[in-house]
Amino acid sequence: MSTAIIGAGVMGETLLSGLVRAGRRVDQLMVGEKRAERASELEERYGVAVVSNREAAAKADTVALVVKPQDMGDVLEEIAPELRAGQLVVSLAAGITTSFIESRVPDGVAVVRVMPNTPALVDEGMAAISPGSHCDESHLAEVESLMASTGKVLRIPEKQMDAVTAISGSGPAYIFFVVESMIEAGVHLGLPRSTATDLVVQTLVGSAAMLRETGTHPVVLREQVTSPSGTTASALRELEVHRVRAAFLAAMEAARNRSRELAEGS
Ligand SMILES: NC(=O)C1=CN([C@@H]2O[C@H](COP(=O)(O)OP(=O)(O)OC[C@H]3O[C@@H](n4cnc5c(N)ncnc54)[C@H](OP(=O)(O)O)[C@@H]3O)[C@@H](O)[C@H]2O)C=CC1
Ligand SMILES: O=C(O)[C@@H]1CCC=N1
Repeated sequence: MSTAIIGAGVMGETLLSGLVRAGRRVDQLMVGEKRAERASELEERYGVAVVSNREAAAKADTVALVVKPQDMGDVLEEIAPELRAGQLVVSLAAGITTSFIESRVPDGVAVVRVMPNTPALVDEGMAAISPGSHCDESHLAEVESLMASTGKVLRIPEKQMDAVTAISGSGPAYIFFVVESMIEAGVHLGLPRSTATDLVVQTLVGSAAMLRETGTHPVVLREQVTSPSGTTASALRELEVHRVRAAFLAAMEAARNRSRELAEGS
C-alpha cells in the first residue's frame, strides 16, 4: 500500500519519519511539498520521492493531508481531479471536518480525520481518529496502523475532535510552557540553568511514568507529594490563588473554540 504525504512541515515530517522508522518501504512513500528547498531537504534526509500534489494523489492508495487548515480548500481543489473511488484520504488538520473533505472529493473516496501530536517524533504520540461517512473497518484499520507506528491511537466520534485537538493536539505546547516556567523559576531561585533544566525534565519524565505505569489517579499522586504543612502545600496554595486551574480550563476552551472556527475557514 503506497502512502502520500501532502504538506511536509512539522507534522508532515513527523508522520513521514515515523513511517520510515516503522519500516515502511521508502519506495511506497511519496511527498507533495510546494517549496523546492524543503523538497530537496526531505529527499536527502529520507530518500523519499517528492512529487507534485497531483501526482501524489494520482499514485497513492492513501493520501495524508498535512497542510494548514486554511490551505485545505485549495489543496483539495487541486487534487480532486486525480482522486478515484477506493482511495483513502486522511486529514491531520485541526478543525477540518470529514464532510468538508467528502464534499470536495469524488464519490467512493473514503475519508478519515486524525488529530495527532508532536511526541510522535519519539514514538510517544497520541492520535485520535474518526471515520467519515464512507469508511469501513479496513479504512480505520489502515489509519490505525499508520498512526500506531508513532504512538497510541484512539477511535473517537468526530463530534469530540475539537475538544481532542484542544487537549492532546495542542497539549504538548502547554506542557512545554509549564516546563519552561519551572526552569525560569529555578533560575530565579539561584540554580544554574543547566541544573534547573535537568531537574525539571527528569521530574516531568518521572511523573509521566508514574501516571502511566501505576494508573493511579493524579489527585492521589499529588497528595503523596504534599506533606502536612510542607513546601508543596505552600506552592499549591499559590497556584490556586493565581487561578492556574481556571486558566487551564479557559485555555483549552479557547483552543476548542479556535478549532471550531478553523472549520469555518477563518
Ligand atoms: N504542529 C502540530 O503540533 C500539529 C499540527 N496539526 C495539523 O497539521 C497541519 C500542518 O501543521 P504544521 O505541520 O504545524 O504546519 P507547517 O506550516 O509546519 O506545515 C504545513 C506544510 O504544508 C506546506 N504546504 C502549504 N500549502 C501546500 C500545498 N498547496 N501543497 C503542498 N504543501 C503545502 C507548507 O509549505 P510552506 O511552508 O512552503 O507554506 C508547510 O511545509 C495543520 O493542519 C495542523 O492543524 C495537527 C496536530 C498537531
Ligand atoms: O496549533 C495548531 O493549530 C495545531 C493543531 C494542534 C496543534 N497544533
